Amino acid sequence: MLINFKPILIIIQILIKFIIYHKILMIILFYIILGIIATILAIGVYILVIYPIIRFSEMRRKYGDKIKVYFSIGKGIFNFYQQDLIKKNDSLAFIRSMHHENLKAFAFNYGTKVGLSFVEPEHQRQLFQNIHSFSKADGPIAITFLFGHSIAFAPEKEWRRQRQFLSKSFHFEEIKNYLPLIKQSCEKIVKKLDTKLLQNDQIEVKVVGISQEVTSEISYKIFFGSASENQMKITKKDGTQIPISEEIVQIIIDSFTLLKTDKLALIKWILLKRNSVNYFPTKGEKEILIRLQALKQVQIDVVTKRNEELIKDPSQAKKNFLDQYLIEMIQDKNSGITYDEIISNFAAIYFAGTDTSGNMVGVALYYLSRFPEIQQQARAEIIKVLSSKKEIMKTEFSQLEFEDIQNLNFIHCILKESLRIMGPSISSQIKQADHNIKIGEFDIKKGDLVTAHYFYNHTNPSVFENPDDFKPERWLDSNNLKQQSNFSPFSQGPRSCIGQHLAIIEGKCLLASILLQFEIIPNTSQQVIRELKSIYTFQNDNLVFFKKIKQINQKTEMMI
Ligand code: HEM
Repeated sequence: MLINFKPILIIIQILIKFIIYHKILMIILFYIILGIIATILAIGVYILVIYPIIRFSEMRRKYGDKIKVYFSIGKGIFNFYQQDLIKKNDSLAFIRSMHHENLKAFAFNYGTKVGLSFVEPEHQRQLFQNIHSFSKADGPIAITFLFGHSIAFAPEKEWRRQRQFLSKSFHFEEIKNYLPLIKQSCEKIVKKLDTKLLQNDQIEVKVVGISQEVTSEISYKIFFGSASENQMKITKKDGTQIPISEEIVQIIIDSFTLLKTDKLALIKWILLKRNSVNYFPTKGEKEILIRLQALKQVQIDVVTKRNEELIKDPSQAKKNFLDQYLIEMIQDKNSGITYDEIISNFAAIYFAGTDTSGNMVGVALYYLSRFPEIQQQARAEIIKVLSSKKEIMKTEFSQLEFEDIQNLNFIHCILKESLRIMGPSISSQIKQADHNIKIGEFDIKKGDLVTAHYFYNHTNPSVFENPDDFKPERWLDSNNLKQQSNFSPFSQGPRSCIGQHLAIIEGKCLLASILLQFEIIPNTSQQVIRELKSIYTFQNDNLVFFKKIKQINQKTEMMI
């Protein structure tokens, strides 16, 4: 039998050609992929390493010892903060010990950008005066969603209108109207602590925790007032309910965590920033979006209901931010105010005002426990202010009036010293230059980052003698201009903190209410760790004990 091998040979030939051809294709494909990876790596190395190094060596040549460079791939100066936290229990230890006369700015990198953090007050002033040449960098989704329409993120024209409107409510004289609710919140926490002290001689207290409990309630109430007597609640997946303020904080934390754990979300965010969730949203992004929508809906319902009530009877309007917004909307159809703006400003004011003010009081409580003589002097001041009243119950906190608060001068010095030694905001928010600009002798290129470093100045020994010592009395001399010009815990210029008077009044009231009732004793068993998180604060804040002061009159005699 004759077998025809030809077709078989042809098939084998075709197969071999196919394999060879595809192998070549595979090889070509392999080199293309390799090329792409190498290009991406090269671009990555260039923008993350070579570009910052070139820019820093240029800066060194130009500015010499006027700058100090903090370079670390990706996270820049933030890596230095992290290292000092681990090594020295204080994220800012290296800043405390690096002052020198000529230094004008830190040069730092962050991601693919380089930037300057100014320390010289004159440069900081120029920066704040030109603040609208710089725009705020995008944060994770929750930041844009929650604060996007607020005063904190609005573009210049929009910001001007919002700032003008909100300034009325934050005016010193206007804050008078909020005093009853500020006092109410202070009395509530004192009562809570008092109850705990019925069973114990002394109790361990979280200095920042209890202060933030009070400032959180105040921020909520000044905004929503009686529109929602009890805090609005969000129902979680497991059926439990939490206040909206807690959910705001939690979503922000979760959306930062998402960028660390979800690589696709991170890459999309780097490339597309605020638009990243609009393309191929990941499971994590979808979950956060659903929570953000739910949070918004709860607030929209309350705002809509209140708006309907006020349309029917505007005379019902109370002194709170929500009613002020709605009345303006009702009376001026061209006001430009929207529900989105109202809700966004609640989130911004809540977020900007709660942790910061609570931390200021927490730091004060910690230092008052360490320095009993300062504590006594502060207590004596309150008792003296209250004693000038005619009422029989003269040393009751409830007697404190707005005018008395202005007379609590030493307590004001304590708060200023707390903001100096460990203020919650160590620098202004990092911003990006919209065009080339000069700040003093420094050339800023379009796209560069800028910030003002307050903490460097607050701990500068040539301005504040023995800067690591807690000395409220340094603030008694209001003519010390060098101190004043180097002190900016609330920032400066047109975009400085709108809530600064409110923060000081909250702080004075809370300290007064606590000092009248409790002796503050240090908890020496707890290690003090100062960490830079979203604010500069204590890592573990159970740093004091409270002990009830038994006899107020006895105390008066003892103190004055
Ligand atoms: C001790 C307490 C506080 C500190 C240290 C503090 C600090 C600051 C700083 C440094 C800025 C400027 C941020 C930037 O660089 O852009 C700022 C802005 C702001 N703060 Fe405060 N703050 C405090 C309390 C408050 C309170 C109680 C509120 C409101 C209830 C508030 C609301 C705001 C708002 C809305 C802005 C943005 C202003 C604008 O962009 O025009 N802050 N704060």
